[in-house]
Amino acid sequence: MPKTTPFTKVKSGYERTGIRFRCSLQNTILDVLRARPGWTEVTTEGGAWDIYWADVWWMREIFDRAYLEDQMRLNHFRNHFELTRKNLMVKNLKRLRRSLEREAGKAEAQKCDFFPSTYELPSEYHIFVDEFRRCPGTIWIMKPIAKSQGKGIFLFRKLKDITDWKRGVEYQPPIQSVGDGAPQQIETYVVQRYIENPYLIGGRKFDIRVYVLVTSYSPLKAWLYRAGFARFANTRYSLDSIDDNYVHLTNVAIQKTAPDYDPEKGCKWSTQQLRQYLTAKHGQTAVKALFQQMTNIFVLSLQSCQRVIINDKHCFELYGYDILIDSNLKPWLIEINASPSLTASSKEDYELKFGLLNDVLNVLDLENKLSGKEKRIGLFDLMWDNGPVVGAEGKLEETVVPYTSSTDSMLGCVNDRMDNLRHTYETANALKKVT
Ligand SMILES: Nc1ncnc2c1ncn2[C@@H]1O[C@H](COP(=O)(O)OP(=O)(O)OP(=O)(O)O)[C@@H](O)[C@H]1O
Repeated sequence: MPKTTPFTKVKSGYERTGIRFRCSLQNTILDVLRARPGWTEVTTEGGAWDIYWADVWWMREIFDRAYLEDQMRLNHFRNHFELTRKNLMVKNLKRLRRSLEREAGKAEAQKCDFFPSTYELPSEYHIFVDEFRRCPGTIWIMKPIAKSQGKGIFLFRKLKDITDWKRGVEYQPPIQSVGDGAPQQIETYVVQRYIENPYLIGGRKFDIRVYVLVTSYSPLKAWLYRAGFARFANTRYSLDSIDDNYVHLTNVAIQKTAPDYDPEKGCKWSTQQLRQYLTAKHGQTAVKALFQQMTNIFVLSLQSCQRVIINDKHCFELYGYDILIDSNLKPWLIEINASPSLTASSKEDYELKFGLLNDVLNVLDLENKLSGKEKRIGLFDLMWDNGPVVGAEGKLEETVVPYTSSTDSMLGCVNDRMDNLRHTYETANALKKVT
């Protein structure tokens, strides 16, 4: 019998019972942990636990001096920021692209061309200025590396538009930020080529949130969740108003402050609804290729930091990928979040996040119920298991996910605000043909 207790003998062997959990967050994850049959919450500081849904502060301050018993599981890797800090993600991706080019040639390296040209500021300011001058008329987007929810982001066309920022950096002494634990200076930004031709639905820009679970970096083992959602901007897209965040930034935190935002509708579609729409407009082959390219992004980005991340058998990570599709149906990686929002914005959102987190716990299998050979657990598909998993590619677009009520209500969300009625009518008709 395994050493750790308590275990209960069942037909198939031994199942662990009486799992003890701790949780730093007060949102859906706490509900999910509390709903697990037989699991008990540990609230006392220093109390023994089997799984801890910790915040990044705990990882930075406590992890290094914590003694972890074999069975204990934690929801972050120690240096998770290697993939989830905007500047470090790009650094790791650029390194992977260079090494692919060296070892396998240009064509192979081109597989990494899924992130827009990006430079870290102020350290790469001069390289950026060279690139800026090479591409006159291009729009760029400035993003502070340690902030989220669209805070501090702005678009610009002229170098003089960032002189205020530049002046601030020149006169500010380097300060070590607490942030998420990676060393940094407070004013570090990334400047990135703005994707000027996003795919529009109902004249609105959107991005897609996809969940990927990593249970090991060495060897790499990653699971792709079938359900996700698209987040729409509230205002019609135009390049005339590059200062308008409601047009250009699709973060819910920004959009929900729009004067005509409707919290009931929330302007989210499930990935499944998006797939139906795209299939109606472009056909199955094109949409399949799009979702396969997205799988490629997930795998290559994880591989880019595989050697850098401190692998630890106690740790797992649930990533929230933000993907933007352009008008040529090419997916772009915008960002990867280590702490994707688990706070629900509507009933459907709650159901999605509850199911997602419950499936994360099922994959982790603290109860010792699974054989370890499963390729599908709940809505998670094993995407990479020290190599590609046969049949895993493109799963994201294949499954019907019971997320929101109907295709009609999905169209309602965006169409309510559409001015172009002819386009709406054609879209609805096309959808009827495929549903
Ligand atoms: N290169 C880009 N081209 C076009 N749009 C972009 C680009 N980068 C960011 N955006 C838009 O800005 C939004 C915010 O960007 P990003 O996700 O990088 O910032 P954030 O503040 O860290 O957001 P989050 O709250 O998701 O962490 C994106 O959702 C997207 O709509």
